[in-house]
Amino acid sequence: MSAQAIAHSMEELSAKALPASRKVCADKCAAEYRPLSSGFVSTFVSDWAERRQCNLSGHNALYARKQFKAGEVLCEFGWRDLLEYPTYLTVQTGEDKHILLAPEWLEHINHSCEPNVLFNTATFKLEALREVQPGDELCFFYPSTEWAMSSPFECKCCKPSCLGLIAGASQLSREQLGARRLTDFIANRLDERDAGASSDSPSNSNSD
Ligand SMILES: C[S@@+](CC[C@H](N)C(=O)[O-])C[C@H]1O[C@@H](n2cnc3c(N)ncnc32)[C@H](O)[C@@H]1O
Repeated sequence: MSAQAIAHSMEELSAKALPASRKVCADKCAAEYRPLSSGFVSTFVSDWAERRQCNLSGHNALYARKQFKAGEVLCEFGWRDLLEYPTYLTVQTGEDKHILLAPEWLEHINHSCEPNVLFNTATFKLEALREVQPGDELCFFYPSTEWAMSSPFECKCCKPSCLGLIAGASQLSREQLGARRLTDFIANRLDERDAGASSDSPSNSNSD
């Protein structure tokens, strides 16, 4: 189906998808960047994804139009440009390697501390981390790909495990990262960091 824009009313919105708990969250903190209040314009960007743009803030988010099982691939991704430095739009694929995503609309995927997708930068596939239903917002955990973000922000995902300030994996402890899936690049960087930290610790230094 070709891309088409549909204006949704507030009534349609609340009747459609938001469970009561999410509605409270949306009312409390989403107006600034999430297109869940004041209505939104929806654009079908593919047969499985829809971009919603908030009428009030102009911020975008990407929503699923299809069901995906955990582990399923939503799409392959590539890059329009490769930068040596991060921007708020880039995804890190290696040391000094930051891509501007292709297709471009993938950059509307917001961060959540309880993500449902992962940009796997080893395979260049966008993977579902758990079951995704049509109408679910697609979110990834930004520190799963980003070591040191150019534009840290205070997270508004409103999830129970929300970490607050999101600045990249370099700013998070193992405990904070928990069991979240990370790219191979970030997992390796953490191993290097923690190996460096333990060899620096006084208990490991030979003072004899
Ligand atoms: C690549 S953009 C994501 C899409 C963006 N919302 C848009 O309008 O196109 C990344 C920016 O979105 C905002 N953002 C994404 N997830 C967020 C979250 N959970 N809490 C607060 N801001 C978020 C931050 O400003 C971040 O720098």
